[in-house]
Amino acid sequence: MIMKGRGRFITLEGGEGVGKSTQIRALAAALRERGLTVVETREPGGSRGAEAIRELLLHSEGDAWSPRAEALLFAAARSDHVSRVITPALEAGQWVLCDRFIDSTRAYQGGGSGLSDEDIMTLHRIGSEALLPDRTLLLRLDVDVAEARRSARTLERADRFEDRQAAFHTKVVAAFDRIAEAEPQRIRRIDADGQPDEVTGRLLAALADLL
Ligand SMILES: Nc1ncnc2c1ncn2[C@@H]1O[C@H](COP(=O)(O)OP(=O)(O)O)[C@@H](O)[C@H]1O
Ligand SMILES: Cc1cn([C@H]2C[C@H](O)[C@@H](COP(=O)(O)OP(=O)(O)O)O2)c(=O)[nH]c1=O
Repeated sequence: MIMKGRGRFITLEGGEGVGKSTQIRALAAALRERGLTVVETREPGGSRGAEAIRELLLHSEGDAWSPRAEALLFAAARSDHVSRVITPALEAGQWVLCDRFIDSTRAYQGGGSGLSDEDIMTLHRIGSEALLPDRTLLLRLDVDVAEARRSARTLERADRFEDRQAAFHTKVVAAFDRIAEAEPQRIRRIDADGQPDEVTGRLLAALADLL
């Protein structure tokens, strides 16, 4: 019997409104055209339990959670998502494309809210056996362009994170850059400006060695 290899785990990261959801869809379509089986998922959420935690995280009133409680909730949601969705798909030889993962916790709860990277990675080890993506694509976009894109989608509910001040988001973006600098093999920085299909082309180029 021919054994199917393990699938690839790819994450998209970046600040709000940089085009992650748009690009996940386009990238999944491009990979399916190459004959791959692709699972599209997102965090927080992606499994039933994790989606329930997502509601608590994103739509509770005001300062409902301290930064530490928040980090634990993200870790709990991720644990359920990894064990019920991500790992089984990878073991079945599928590609998993995930909109946000551990680097978002490192950037938002670490860079933004001040938790140490060591503590965040400890939670990740306990919750998800320290699973890391095979490749992380960090979408980078000028904050003003991202803001303009976001304000164009007026019908959506703003969540607790989008409501935070510009200073918080500046710290998040800086943290993403620091994380990417420290792990150049796993994390590739991608210019998210331009037409969606140009951006998709850049993402595919950054996966070429895995295809
Ligand atoms: N390359 C692009 N150029 C212009 N607008 C874009 C581009 N990619 C996405 N958008 C629009 O910007 C908004 C935010 O994109 P989205 O994919 O939801 O970002 P994210 O998931 O990172 O928050 C959406 O309204 C989307 O249609
Ligand atoms: C996964 C994750 C998300 N977040 C935040 C980032 C986003 O503001 C929010 C997720 O909301 P979402 O609606 O998915 O935002 P976006 O469209 O920008 O991806 O949760 C964290 O703070 N930590 C995390 O670990």
